[in-house]
Order: sequence, then structure tokens, then C-alpha cells
Amino acid sequence: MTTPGVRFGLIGYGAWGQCHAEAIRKTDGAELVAIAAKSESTCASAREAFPEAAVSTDYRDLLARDDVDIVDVVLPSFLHHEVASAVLQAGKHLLLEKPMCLTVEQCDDLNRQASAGGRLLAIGHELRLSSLWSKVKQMIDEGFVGEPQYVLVELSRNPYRLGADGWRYDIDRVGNWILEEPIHFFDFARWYLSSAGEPVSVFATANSRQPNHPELQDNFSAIVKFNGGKYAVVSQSLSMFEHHQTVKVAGTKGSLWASWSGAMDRTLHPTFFLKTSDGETVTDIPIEKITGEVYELEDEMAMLVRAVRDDKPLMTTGADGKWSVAMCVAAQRSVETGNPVDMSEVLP
Ligand SMILES: NC(=O)C1=CN([C@@H]2O[C@H](COP(=O)(O)OP(=O)(O)OC[C@H]3O[C@@H](n4cnc5c(N)ncnc54)[C@H](OP(=O)(O)O)[C@@H]3O)[C@@H](O)[C@H]2O)C=CC1
Ligand SMILES: O=C1CO[C@H](CO)[C@@H](O)[C@@H]1O
Repeated sequence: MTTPGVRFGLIGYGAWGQCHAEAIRKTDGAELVAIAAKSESTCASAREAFPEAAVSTDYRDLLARDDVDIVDVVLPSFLHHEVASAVLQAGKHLLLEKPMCLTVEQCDDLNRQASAGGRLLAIGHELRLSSLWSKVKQMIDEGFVGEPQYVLVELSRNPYRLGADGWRYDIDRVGNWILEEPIHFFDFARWYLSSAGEPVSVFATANSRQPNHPELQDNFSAIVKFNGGKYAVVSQSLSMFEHHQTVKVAGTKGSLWASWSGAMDRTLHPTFFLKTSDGETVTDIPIEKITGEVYELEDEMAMLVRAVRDDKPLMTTGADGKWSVAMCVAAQRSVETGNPVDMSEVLP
């Protein structure tokens, strides 16, 4: 007897939603049964690529179906809370892209709804599933660096894409640009420094190269403080070229340096490495499995199949999603005030 597949509905079929659809298609035990997008033209593309799926311009059609177990929401960020609430109210499990929501209160609300309804809530911090970035975590947890004291997460890249109807360049619909991508790096800071407890404060600065749009900040840097004087630096520039991401970890006994480069974030042909030092010898650590956000999506879908079907744990929960949003909110407040912001100020 074959095990029944986990049936996915997908809301949003833009640049990233299409990658989600392909990842679901490639995942053993997953089936894409329905897709929703806003425009007729996007729906026509979805029908052509996935003729077996039901496609609609109204996401409520998808939520009304009995044959959808889990809904994958890949929408412009200002729609996350409204649509995710509708998903949970329809009794479906939920995979919600980052940023979980635009405010901490909205994140709390979704976490409450998911737990009241006994539904799974996973957030799209898929970089945690990378063979490269998770190897860094594994080596920290195994004690290679001793006590981790300093973490740097840095990205230099091309400017953001506009997004459908230009939502990514509209502050009301994107929230802010910290929520757009540095949010992944705040998630890393908290993950890599988990031995120091939860983050204590954030101090950040940013600037824009567009005089008419100071709110769209191309260059952004933050220091996240943890207990015991441990801290992380998160830094991103959108005024650079290609896509180059670095993680460095320094501890009491050793250090790690991981790097990922590609022509763009979604490239299938990246270069990457991990080097370590125990204070004397520098070693190249082999990373056998290819890594990149498109590859990590496949691991994310496999994680959800195991969670829905076999009750296995999620690596990226609603609690993680809320903390990431909270750090971004604190960072934005710090940029605006010029002062460090204690996490207690943004967590109700
Ligand atoms: N975890 C990660 O690494 C990444 C996460 N993201 C996140 O994913 C989300 C989507 O980003 P991206 O794909 O780049 O955005 P796009 O603008 O490329 O796509 C948005 C999609 O949402 C659809 N849409 C908009 N409004 C509605 C609606 N009311 N009902 C149904 N569909 C609607 C659009 O439809 P139409 O095409 O018809 O206009 C479009 O298909 C964002 O939250 C972003 O932050 C993005 C990239 C990577
Ligand atoms: O990881 C990412 C890559 O870049 C996108 C924007 O272009 C972000 O939305 C996203 O979170």
C-alpha cells in the first residue's frame, strides 16, 4: 500500500512562488493540487506549467477545497497576516514566507490561531536547511569554536526586484527593507548564538542612495547584543553586484568562515566554501550537497511532508518567525531614533 501524499495549495505564483511550485513538484510525497494568483495572465502561466492543478484568481477557492492539507503562502509581505489568518481559519496547515508578518502583534496573532486550531505553522527561513549554513550551526553546537562570542552575517548584492505591481519598492506594502532580506541574517544571529539565550538589544544604522526615497535603505548594518557580551553583526548592501554572502564565527577556541557566491540569489550554479581554524591549522571543510535558496526550498518541502505526515518537528517555526520580525522592528526603530533598542521594547 502506498502512503498518501501531502496535498499542497500555493497562494502566490510570482518569482519566488514559481520556485516553490517547482520544489513541491520535485518533493517525494508532495502533490501540488491548487494554485492562486492575482492576475489572469499569471494564472494562465500556472495552468500551463501545472495542468493537473486547479488555478484561481481567488485564493478563497483554494481554501474551500477538501483536498488541500497545507497551504504555502508566497505573497507580497503586506498580505501575509490577512491571508495566513484565512488559511488557519480554514483548518489548513501553513507554510508562510518570511517576513512572517509586518508587526510582532500580527505574528502573535498567527501563533495563537495555529496553536488554538492545532495546525502546523512553518516560516520560510529556508537558509537554516542549507548544507553550508547548517554545517556552521552543527560545528558551533559540537563545540568546535568553544564559546561563540562573535558572529558576522554579511551580504553584498544587486538591488531588489520590484515585485508584482512594484510592491517591494512601496514602504506600505514591503514594511521596510530590513524585513525583506536582513531578516534571514537576524534569524542566523539568534540561531548561531542560541547558547547565549535570546537577543537583548539591537543597534542599527542605514542609508539610502535614492534622495527621494530615504525610507528605502540600500545599506544597512546592525549589532545584536546577547547575554555575556556576545554579539552579532548583520550587514547588507543592495548597492553592490551579484550575490555574495559571508558568515564568520569567532569563539574562545576556534573560528569558522563560510561563504556563498552566485550571479543572483536564485542561481543554480553557486560557489561556496567553509574554512575553519583551531588557532593553529586552517582546514577546508567539504560541503558535499549543493546549497542555495532554490535548493533549500526542496528541503523545506520535504521537512513539511515529514511534519504533516509523520509528525516530525519543524526547523523554522512561528516562534522563530516572530523573533526575526521583532529583531527587524527593533532595528528599524534604532535606525529612526539613533539609539539602541532593547528587545523588551518591541516584545509585548
Ligand atoms: N525565503 C526567501 O528566501 C524568499 C522569500 N521571499 C518572500 O516571498 C514573498 C513573495 O515574493 P516574490 O515571489 O518575490 O513576489 P512577486 O511580486 O514576484 O510575486 C507575488 C505573487 O503574489 C501574487 N498576488 C498578489 N496579490 C495576490 C492576491 N490577493 N491573491 C493571490 N495572489 C496574489 C501575485 O500575483 P500576480 O502575478 O497575478 O500579480 C504574484 O504571483 C515575499 O513575502 C518575499 O519576501 C521572496 C524571495 C525569497
Ligand atoms: O532571500 C531573499 C532573496 O531576495 C529577495 C528579494 O530580492 C528577498 O525577498 C528574499 O528574502
